[in-house]
Amino acid sequence: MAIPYPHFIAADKAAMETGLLAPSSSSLSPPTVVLTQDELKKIAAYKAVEYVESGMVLGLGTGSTAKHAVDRIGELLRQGKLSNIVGIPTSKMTHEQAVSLGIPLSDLDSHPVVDLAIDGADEVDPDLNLVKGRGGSLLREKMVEGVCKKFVVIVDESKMVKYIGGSGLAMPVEVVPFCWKFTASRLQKLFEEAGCVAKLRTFGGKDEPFVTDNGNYIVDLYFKKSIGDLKVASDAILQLAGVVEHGMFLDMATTVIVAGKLGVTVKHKQ
Ligand SMILES: O=C(CO)[C@H](O)[C@H](O)COP(=O)(O)O
Repeated sequence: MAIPYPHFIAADKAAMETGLLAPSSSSLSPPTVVLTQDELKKIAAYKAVEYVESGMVLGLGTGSTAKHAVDRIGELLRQGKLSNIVGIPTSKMTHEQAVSLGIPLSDLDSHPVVDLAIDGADEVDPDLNLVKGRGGSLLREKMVEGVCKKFVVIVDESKMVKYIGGSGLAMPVEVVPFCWKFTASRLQKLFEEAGCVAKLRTFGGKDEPFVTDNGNYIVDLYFKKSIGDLKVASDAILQLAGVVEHGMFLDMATTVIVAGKLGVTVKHKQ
């Protein structure tokens, strides 16, 4: 869906570097442009890559927004503007993308200290808590992004919510396949008061379960109301045997870059 972007100032460096806007000769006549959601994602991603320095160990996120950041890192490496980067991909898909771009890769076993991770999110609340994992990579993302020194989240403004679960869309939970229906019903029961509905994620609209890179299933939780204290909710989910990890990323983001109608906003964790 195209998003009107009439007030964008052409001098914005990030927008120009993405190639989406040309520099304007006059600040009195900013261009009237319509940027798609994907173009907004690209602007946020390019802005985030400005935090990358040569020699860093980088967590490489997963999804359509993170893909732009990985592309950009590959481009800067190719141009010799970055060097000695080591990437730790958060999914098989990102691994393949990074290999195709010639980004040197490693893992947490060899590089347990991660300088910076850049990734998208499905929801961002006013305290910069996140929902992640609608792309199915939440476990590896949480492992990598949970140990990085700086975690930069990149989103278009549609991802901003008043409270976690507030989009009415899925809050993913990775579960082991063994007796997943039992685990799903326990998850649903846990959030009965919030009107929770738990659904197994299927693959390509068929009845086949979606299988994560770790061989697990995803149960998506849909809420009608706020689930209350997020830390309490997180602990309760993780206490259920059969649950591997959930998609709430609490107190992890250090910076969130939001590309929206009025330009790019950079929010830092207080
Ligand atoms: O958490 C994720 C994958 O597990 C993604 O970062 C999240 O789903 C956002 O995806 P996109 O950038 O495609 O909107």
